[in-house]
Amino acid sequence: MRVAVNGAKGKMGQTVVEFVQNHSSLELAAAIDLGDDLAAEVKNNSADIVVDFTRPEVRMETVKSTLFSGASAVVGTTGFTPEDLDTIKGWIKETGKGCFIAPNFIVGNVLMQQFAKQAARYYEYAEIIEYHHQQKVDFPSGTAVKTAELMSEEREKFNIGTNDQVANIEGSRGGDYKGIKLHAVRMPGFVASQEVILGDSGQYMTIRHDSIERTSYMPGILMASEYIHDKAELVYGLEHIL
Ligand SMILES: NC(=O)C1=CN([C@@H]2O[C@H](COP(=O)(O)OP(=O)(O)OC[C@H]3O[C@@H](n4cnc5c(N)ncnc54)[C@H](O)[C@@H]3O)[C@@H](O)[C@H]2O)C=CC1
Ligand SMILES: O=C(O)C1=N[C@H](C(=O)O)C[C@H](O)C1
Repeated sequence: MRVAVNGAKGKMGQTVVEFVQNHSSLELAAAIDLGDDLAAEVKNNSADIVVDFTRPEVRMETVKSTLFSGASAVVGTTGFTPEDLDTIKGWIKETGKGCFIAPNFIVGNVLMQQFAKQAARYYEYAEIIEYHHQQKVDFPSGTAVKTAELMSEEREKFNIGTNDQVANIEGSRGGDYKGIKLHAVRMPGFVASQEVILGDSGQYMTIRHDSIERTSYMPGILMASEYIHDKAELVYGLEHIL
């Protein structure tokens, strides 16, 4: 499978390039970054797949350019909205090429998300704390948002009983998604970690996953690439192929 990497000079992109170069069933078709012509690189190098780890603000133009250039898209870049996904479904119908988007490509992290979803049925209180390196541009993480979305499928509203009345410092309770509080820690030393804390009368439970090297994402990226390369469909979340 011929793989073009978009965002190839980035933290994730460099890791993907090295992974592709060392994998027996993959060929590096192109290493693309800011200022390069994605469509031309895809066509001139006969890329089957574009693996994208760029920036949230260019996520849609990247997917469109990939699909209309004749390649399938495997996208790790965060920030996709439900409206984005509806638009992408239309592009897939037009091009016959597939798109696989995952807020997190680590199987262990996706299991954490699923565990939190299951637990959400039984706990009325929940907060998510995500921890990333200081260079991360977006907050909270796409993983935290996806986790909150999954948990909210099991319970309409969380933290109804909290008594937040006096804000000594505005914003101290973090972000809010249907009552779930979300907190983003940015600190050198972290790659990507997340805790989901669920509580109820007399107890709390913490579900945590830590990524300490970006190689942890590679098996999931390979799984997604092998799945989507010959399918004209949209997949949002690695859990759908586990
Ligand atoms: N889904 C997942 O499992 C993961 C997702 N991510 C997400 O991937 C994205 C990238 O993360 P990092 O690699 O840490 O960022 P980074 O900033 O290290 O790398 C981004 C790269 O994209 C390039 N770039 C920016 N605009 C571009 C454009 N228009 N065309 C081509 N290249 C462009 C930059 O020059 C840079 O080399 C972020 O949204 C992050 O949240 C990161 C890790 C895992
Ligand atoms: O920017 C990162 O590093 C990561 N971003 C993704 C996210 O926003 O969820 C995935 C992982 O947390 C690493």
